[in-house]
Amino acid sequence: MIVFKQVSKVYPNGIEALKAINLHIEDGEFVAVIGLSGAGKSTLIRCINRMHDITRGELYVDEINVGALKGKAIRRFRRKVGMIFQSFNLVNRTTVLKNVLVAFAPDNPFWRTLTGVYTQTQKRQALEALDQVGILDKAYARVDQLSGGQQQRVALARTLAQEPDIILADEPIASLDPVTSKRVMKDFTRINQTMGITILMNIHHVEVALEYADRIIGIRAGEVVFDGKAATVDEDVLKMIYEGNVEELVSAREASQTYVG
Ligand SMILES: Nc1ncnc2c1ncn2[C@@H]1O[C@H](COP(=O)(O)OP(=O)(O)OP(=O)(O)O)[C@@H](O)[C@H]1O
Repeated sequence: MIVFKQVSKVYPNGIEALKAINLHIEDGEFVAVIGLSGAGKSTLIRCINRMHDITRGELYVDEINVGALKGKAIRRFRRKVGMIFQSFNLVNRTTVLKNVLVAFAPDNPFWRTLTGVYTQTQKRQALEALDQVGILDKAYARVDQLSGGQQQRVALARTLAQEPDIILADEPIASLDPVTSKRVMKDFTRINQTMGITILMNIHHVEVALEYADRIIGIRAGEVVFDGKAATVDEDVLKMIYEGNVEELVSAREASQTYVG
C-alpha cells in the first residue's frame, strides 16, 4: 500500500509542486494520474521511489517510511518499486538480454557487474521476463535495432526481472505511436491483472487513462482535485482537473483520438 500523509514538495527554486497531498493506494490497483502540464504528476510519482525528496509530510510504501531510508536501504527499497520512463532508459548499443540483466546488478558482487557475468538463474529470470512481454525472440538483438514499442517492452521486462510489487510509469506511451501505445497499455493491464503488481501511471492521454486504469487521480496546481473510479469521470470532472486550460484538455483529447482504441 502507498500512503501519502500531508505530503508537500517544494523545489529549491521555491515552486511548491505538491501541496499537502493525502492518498491511499491499495495493493494491485491500476491508477492513472492526469492533469495539466506542470500540475505535479511527475513529482508525485517520483517522490514514491525517492527520486525526489519530499519537503513536508510522510510517505509510506508497505509501511516503510520512504523519507527515512538511507544508503543501501534506498537501493533495496527500489527493487520493490520499478520505474518506467518515457525515454525507456536503455543502453542502445548492446543486446536486449544484457539490458534486462542490468536489473540484477545491485545484487551482484562488484566483479560480476564489472565483467558483465551473470548467473544461470539470473539469465533464466531475464529470459522469462522477456517472454512475459512477448519479445523473447529479440533477446539477442541490439536495442537500437528495435522499434520504440519493443524498446518500451524491454524496459518493462527489465523492471519485471527485479520482481517489483509496484511499477511507477512516467508517461510511458508519450513517445509511441497509437497502435504501439495500445500494445504497451495492454502489457501493463496484463501485468497488473495476472501478477497483481500495483501500477501508478502518469499519462497525458485522457481517454487512454480512462480506458485502462481503474482509478483516476486528477492533479491541479499540486493538489488532488479528483480521486475516483475511471468510470465516474465525466465532462464536469475533466473541466475541474483542466480548469482554465481548455486548450490543454483539447490537446490531451486530440492525442487520445489519434490513438486507435
Ligand atoms: N527539478 C525541478 N526544479 C524546480 N522546479 C521543478 C522541477 N521539476 C518540476 N518542477 C516544477 O514543479 C511543478 C510540477 O512539475 P511536474 O514535472 O511534476 O509536473 P507534471 O504535471 O509532471 O508536468 P508535465 O506533464 O509537463 O510533465 C512545475 O511547476 C515544474 O516547473
